[in-house]
Amino acid sequence: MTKHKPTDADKEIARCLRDNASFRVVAGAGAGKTTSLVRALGAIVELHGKQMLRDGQRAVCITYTNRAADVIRGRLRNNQLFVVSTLHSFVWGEIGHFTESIRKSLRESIIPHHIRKYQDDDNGGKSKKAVRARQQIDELTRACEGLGAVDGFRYGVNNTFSSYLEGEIGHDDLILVGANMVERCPPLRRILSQKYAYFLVDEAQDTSRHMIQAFNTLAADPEAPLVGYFGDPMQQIYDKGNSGFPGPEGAETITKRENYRCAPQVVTFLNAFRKDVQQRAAGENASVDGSVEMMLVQAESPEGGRGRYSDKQLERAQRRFVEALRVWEWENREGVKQLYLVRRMIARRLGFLELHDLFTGPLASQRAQSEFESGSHFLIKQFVEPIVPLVRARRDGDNSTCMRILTSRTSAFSPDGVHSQKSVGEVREIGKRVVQRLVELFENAPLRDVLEYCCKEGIVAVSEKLKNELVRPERTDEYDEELHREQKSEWLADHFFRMSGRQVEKYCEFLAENTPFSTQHGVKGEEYEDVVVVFDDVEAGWHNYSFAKMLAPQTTGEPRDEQRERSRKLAYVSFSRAKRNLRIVLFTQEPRMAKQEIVTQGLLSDQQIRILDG
Ligand SMILES: Nc1ncnc2c1ncn2[C@@H]1O[C@H](COP(=O)(O)OP(=O)(O)OP(=O)(O)O)[C@@H](O)[C@H]1O
Repeated sequence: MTKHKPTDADKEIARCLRDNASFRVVAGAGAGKTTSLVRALGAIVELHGKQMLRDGQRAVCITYTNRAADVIRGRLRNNQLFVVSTLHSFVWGEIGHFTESIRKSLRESIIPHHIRKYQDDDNGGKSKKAVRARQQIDELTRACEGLGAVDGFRYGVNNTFSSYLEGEIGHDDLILVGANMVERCPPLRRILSQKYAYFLVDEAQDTSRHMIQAFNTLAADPEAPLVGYFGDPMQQIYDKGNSGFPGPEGAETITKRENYRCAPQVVTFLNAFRKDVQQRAAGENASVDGSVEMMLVQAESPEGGRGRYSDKQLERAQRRFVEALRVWEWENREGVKQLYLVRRMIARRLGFLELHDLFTGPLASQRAQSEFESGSHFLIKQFVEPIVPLVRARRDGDNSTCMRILTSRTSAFSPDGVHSQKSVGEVREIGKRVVQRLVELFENAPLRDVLEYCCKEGIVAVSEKLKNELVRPERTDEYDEELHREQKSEWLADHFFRMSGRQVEKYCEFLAENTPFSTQHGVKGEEYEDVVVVFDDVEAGWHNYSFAKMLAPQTTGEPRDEQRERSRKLAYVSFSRAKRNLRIVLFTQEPRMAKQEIVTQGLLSDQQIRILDG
């Protein structure tokens, strides 16, 4: 199940499992928490597997992402004793069919809770915030009153926000409803306790505090399941988490001091950055020769208004970054992962800034933005699959992949599609011709023409929504927030239809993780040989964070407390992804003073820091 020898922590976990005691494993980055979790699941089978089979019980393993769930399922060889799932899928699987309880929870707890929050924002005045709060309160009150007419509820997998009257529950509400039902419904707790003997939760520091509380309530009942949390308070990078993740009463805390991921040079830096946990390089990584270096780049004073860089300055900052890579001789190095705070920085570098700005700007609702981020927006999803993969396969001259995509992902070429009565040779010829024309349009025509062609040839399944946008007359009047708020999606669609394929192609590459770029939040739980972490507070423009202030407060100014905490945690997560070599690029207005301050703090030595002057 895992190839590694059990550590002291693994033995303590096995003891807890034998003694039926809940526990929390707390350890720094690369300590092998996920590995210990997989080993704990193995110990559960060994110790209690037979009894669980007899009692029809299973063990639940909650992961933070679908990808992590896949990795763990693979390592467990899909053993049926385990349910490995993200929190959202698990919760929906358990509560989704209790329509009346969901309705009650929404009506009595969740929606009133949201209303109270907006009431705090409403000071009765005319500020944007107060006006918006009142609109939201009205909307939520209407939703609460109309809930009785909703037939059933579904989970909007790709939506952060709920549409109550359409029966759709978004991500955030799903967890609130689930936790609320566990807390308030003893019968649900009894059902869960009968079905599941163990709940192991990975990345517990970023698991909703409401859900951790609910698991603890569950574990306090008689005949309760055992809970085990695995996490690191310093790696809590989402505000909804619970950095301390307290266990149920009497839970044991198990700590790990090893770091099995990073080269000793990286571990030394992590220990200097974070004093509460002192790790040692403990596995094969202990003999790896790695390095940590920082480049302090002279930043320009922003000239773009509202504290932002102008376009010219952005170009220059990008060139400076490339110079920094050149100094390290990393310019053409393969496989380096570059980590940025915000997607916009990546969109600019990859070439889909216009698309990014459209879907995060005034024409996009919050829902449109979150669907854009997941690739599920109705305007974009057909590009993610199948259009861009088809275009790329054709360009690579890979006809068999083209045919595979056509036959498996499009209606026209499916076994019961319009070409089903034709011979294999004929279908292949049609496929070739259609994809060739698609590539020509994709490269030269606006996206509207590409979509219309794909609809005509049956390459994409046309939703009513998409059809409506394509057939209505184009909006020619200028968008006015006051007049057109309700129809703003039409301006969004028209702008999108005028764009070029290149924007969408780059976006799809990023979504498919086929680029060296990632957001710093996006690399949680991952590891890479060589990592460059890029900090430019001005370009990022996200005031929740200030890395220059966090790293050199005397030079740059003291950050606000939450700014310091958020920046520290995200920086720690980013730094600790590097297995061998870590490079940090920090844009600062005072590189010399910052260097002095960083060296004085003992974070890095004089030799590890270079300055790139303007
Ligand atoms: N006991 C061990 N011996 C050797 N290597 C190990 C051991 N445990 C884990 N590893 C390796 O160390 C690396 C980090 O492990 P893992 O991802 O489980 O750590 P983690 O604590 O979950 O990290 P993080 O919190 O930083 O995401 C992986 O490459 C894993 O294969």
